[in-house]
Amino acid sequence: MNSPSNRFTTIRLAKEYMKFSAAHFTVFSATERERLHGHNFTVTAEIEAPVGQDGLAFNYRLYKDKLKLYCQALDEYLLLPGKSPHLEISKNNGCYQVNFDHETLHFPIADTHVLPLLNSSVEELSAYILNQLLSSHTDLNKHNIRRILINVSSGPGQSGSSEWQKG
Ligand SMILES: Nc1nc2c(c(=O)[nH]1)N=C([C@H](O)[C@H](O)COP(=O)(O)OP(=O)(O)OP(=O)(O)O)CN2
Repeated sequence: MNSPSNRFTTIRLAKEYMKFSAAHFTVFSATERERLHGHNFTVTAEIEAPVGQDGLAFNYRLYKDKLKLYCQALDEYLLLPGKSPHLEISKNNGCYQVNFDHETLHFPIADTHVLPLLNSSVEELSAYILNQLLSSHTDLNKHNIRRILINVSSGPGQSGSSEWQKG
C-alpha cells in the first residue's frame, strides 16, 4: 500500500478501447422522445490519488481494465432507462415491451440492456460507469483514491460527466 503523501496526482485515462456503440433514444418529457438511433460513445476518466514513495499513485492498468470491461458490457446493445418515469417496461414474448405516451415499442431482450438510469443520456451513463468503479471499495481504499471523474461523450463536442469526491 502507498504511504499517504501530501503530493497528489491526477491520472487521466482516455484509451482508444474505452468506447461502446449503442442504440438509445432520449426521453424529453411524457410526450416527447427521440427516434431510436445510435452513437459511438467514448469514455474518459480522471482519478486523483496521492503519489507514493515509489513515484506511483497506483498501477493505472487496473482501472483501464475495469473501464474496458464496463464498455464491452454496453457495446452493441440497445440501452433502455429502467428508471424513466415516462417509460413502462415489461417483458412479453422474448421482447421488452415499452409503453410511452400512446405508443408501444418492442425490442428483443437479447439485444437490450435495461439499466438503472432515468434517461439513456450522457449524464446518466457517466454516473452508471462511475458507480461501477465506486463499487471496487477495496481498490479505492488501497490506493487512497480521493476523486474520480467519468466523462461520456456521444460524439465529438458533446459529453456529460459525473464526479465523486471522498467525503
Ligand atoms: N442533456 C442531454 N441532452 C441530449 C442528450 C444527452 O445525452 N444529454 N442526447 C441527445 C441525443 O441522443 C444526441 O446525443 C444528440 O442529438 P443531436 O444534438 O440532436 O444530434 P447530433 O449528435 O447529431 O449532433 P449535431 O450537433 O446535430 O451534429 C440529445 N440531447
